[in-house]
Amino acid sequence: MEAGYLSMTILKQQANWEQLTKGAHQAKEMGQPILVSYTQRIDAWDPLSFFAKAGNLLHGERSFWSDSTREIVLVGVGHTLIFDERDTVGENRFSAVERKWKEWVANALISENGGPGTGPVIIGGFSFDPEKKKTDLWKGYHDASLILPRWMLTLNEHGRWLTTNVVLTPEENIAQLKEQLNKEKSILDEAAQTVSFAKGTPFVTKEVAPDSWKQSIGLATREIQKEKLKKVVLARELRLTGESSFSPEGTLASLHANQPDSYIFAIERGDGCFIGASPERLVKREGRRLLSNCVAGSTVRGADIKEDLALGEELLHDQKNKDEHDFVVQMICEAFCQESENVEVPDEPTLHKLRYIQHLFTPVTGWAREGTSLLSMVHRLHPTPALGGWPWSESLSWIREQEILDRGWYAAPIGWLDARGDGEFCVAIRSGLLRGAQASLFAGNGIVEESDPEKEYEETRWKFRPMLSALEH
Ligand SMILES: C=C(O[C@H]1C=CC=C(C(=O)O)[C@@H]1O)C(=O)O
Ligand SMILES: [Mg+2]
Repeated sequence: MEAGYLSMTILKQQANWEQLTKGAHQAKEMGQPILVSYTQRIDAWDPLSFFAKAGNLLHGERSFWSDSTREIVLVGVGHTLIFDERDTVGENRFSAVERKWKEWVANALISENGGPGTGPVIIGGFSFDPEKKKTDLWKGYHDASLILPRWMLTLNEHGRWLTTNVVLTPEENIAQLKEQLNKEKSILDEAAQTVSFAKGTPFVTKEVAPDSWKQSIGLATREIQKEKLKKVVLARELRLTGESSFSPEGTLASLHANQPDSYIFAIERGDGCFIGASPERLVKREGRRLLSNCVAGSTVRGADIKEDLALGEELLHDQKNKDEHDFVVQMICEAFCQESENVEVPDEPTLHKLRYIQHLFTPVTGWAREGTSLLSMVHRLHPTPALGGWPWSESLSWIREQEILDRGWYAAPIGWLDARGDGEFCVAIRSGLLRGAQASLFAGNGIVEESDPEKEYEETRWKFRPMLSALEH
């Protein structure tokens, strides 16, 4: 366990108000603000309805995150603290967020909680490449932006939980705060009722520069032949215009229902909502245990079982896809060997089948060394060659110069971190940014020497399907 994560005070479950009073005393004694976090069991709250209705309380600050097995679902509303890359001097954005988080956690009062994903949890993500020139498309989405929500609903193996996070200052008026919290809680109680989601708005789709994207594939393969690069991931964008505003709530509900083996996320910043269904874990930490998945190399799903099996078999033996996959396995294994012990990785990939696409899949696990944290692993791994390329910095520079789109948070780490240092990040692919009646969807492919522009173009079409069909819901 990381030093700093342990020093917080864990209180036995007790009346919330007592905890606030204790926190106020502590803030006064220490002469500094104190984070107080308490978790209570909540019955029958539906996370999608909660996300939808909580918009009435605090619009623009909602987060939804579910792992691919639905073991942990988190819905954050409002903000108590914001962690971003500002004030970072001489450190990277991942360690800056971690340092600031540990500082708050060190003096926090935290009620004994309901297991994974409860208690104070920061949730959010990072941009793909802080060095890429920014455009207005991603306004509100910083290079690092994780939020400690005011209210967070957690679903885990032990049940459903509501965590309340507040920061108490030495001057805090506790009576007023209690009143305010009670008011908010009663609005959220209403949010617990199940809602049904309206049909999506009709929309027109514009492909952004598909021909120059295909040309860039040719350019990339020539760079690879010249051995300047070995692999590079090139992405393209679809711009959608709706007849009326797109619905983040309905889109999220549709992704959740129709993409069962994917991470489901929605991160709101002001009037924007970045949303998606990603099949790819970047890294998870449970105590000292670290887990990552290599997901790269793709084919379409078959029309029937026979065709599907044949396509899967072909993928498992296809050299071009195996090459795409191997760069990812090598890089992740190397990072794990440096940062952890007892690394385990199977010799051959298996198949990860999603609704519209199947991938080559290799899990990697290890036991974190002293000093290796979840965010230090995110820093170490991002971007893997499933999103960036190989060699690491050459492929990133190439993307920065050649790709015409602003990736923003697409293909970047999105996830959560708790007060113990546990948490999980996936990579934000199969995703789109919704803003009113405008949406941008993103899909990219690993380009290797044998890549063919038309086939790669076809592959991006499979990758757009989850978001396109969710928007049609
Ligand atoms: C970059 C994306 O997918 C990556 C993940 C799995 C398979 C991939 C591929 O086969 O090209 C990509 O590396 C995307 O969906 O936008
Ligand atoms: Mg591919």
